[in-house]
Amino acid sequence: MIQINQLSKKYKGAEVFSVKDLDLKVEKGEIYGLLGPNGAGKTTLISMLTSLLKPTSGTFTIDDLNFKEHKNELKQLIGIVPQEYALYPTLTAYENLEYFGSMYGINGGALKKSIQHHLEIMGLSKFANKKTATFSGGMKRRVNLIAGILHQPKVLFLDEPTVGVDVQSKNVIIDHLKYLNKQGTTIVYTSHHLNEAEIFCTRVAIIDNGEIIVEGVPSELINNHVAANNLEDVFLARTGNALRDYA
Ligand SMILES: Nc1ncnc2c1ncn2[C@@H]1O[C@H](COP(=O)(O)OP(=O)(O)OP(=O)(O)O)[C@@H](O)[C@H]1O
Repeated sequence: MIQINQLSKKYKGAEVFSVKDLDLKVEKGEIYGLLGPNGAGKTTLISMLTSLLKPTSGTFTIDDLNFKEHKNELKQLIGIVPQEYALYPTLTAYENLEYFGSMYGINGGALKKSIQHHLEIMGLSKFANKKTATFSGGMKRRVNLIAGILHQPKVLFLDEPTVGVDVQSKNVIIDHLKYLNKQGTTIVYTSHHLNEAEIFCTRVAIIDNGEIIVEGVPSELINNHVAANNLEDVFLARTGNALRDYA
């Protein structure tokens, strides 16, 4: 479904590559986790795959469509759930979703139905007509997610969709992603929640300094690593204990 070849990104003025010669293949129907310490390059990678950022070099295809030649088709094919809230605080949840739906080309009855369906599943129906400025972090994350899936994308990219939310919201979000995956959506997501990724993902890549350092099925990575009881043990063994502060 996704084929990445030698993808690199060096930001203007930067001395090092944020993503370096990265090769990766994600199969149709997978839930693929991009894991790594702060500054590893996860957001940079997702931003390139969603055409928000231009690669310095390398190529990728999604559903056999090349990112350069089929930019517009790709926009329809994918859904994006960014790390920062994309919502307009002075608009209601419903108005926000109407706006995002129309950007993806859905309108009228189909849009209304899709918005109501997702608000219901995400437990937000009764807040549909409230301004999102008044929402809790967990509620904003849920609306943010709906904004990226109204058009039923074949591939969904999410950048830390469960960051800063309570356990209840996290469970609703993860359950909904599992449901979408069962309906046929391939999912690529970044997370710092290794316990979550261990259970949720079909495969994960641990990225550090812009490169994949280990990749595979979570249970196999754990079994293959001496003294690792869980994915966090594998993660720390491969990325070390040093802090990754940057500014
Ligand atoms: N717009 C930018 N200009 C210059 N450098 C940037 C820019 N955005 C990110 N970087 C650098 O690229 C590297 C990778 O950053 P990126 O945000 O992709 O990492 P990340 O894995 O998503 O981190 P986090 O877990 O903190 O979100 C970092 O060194 C960061 O400082």
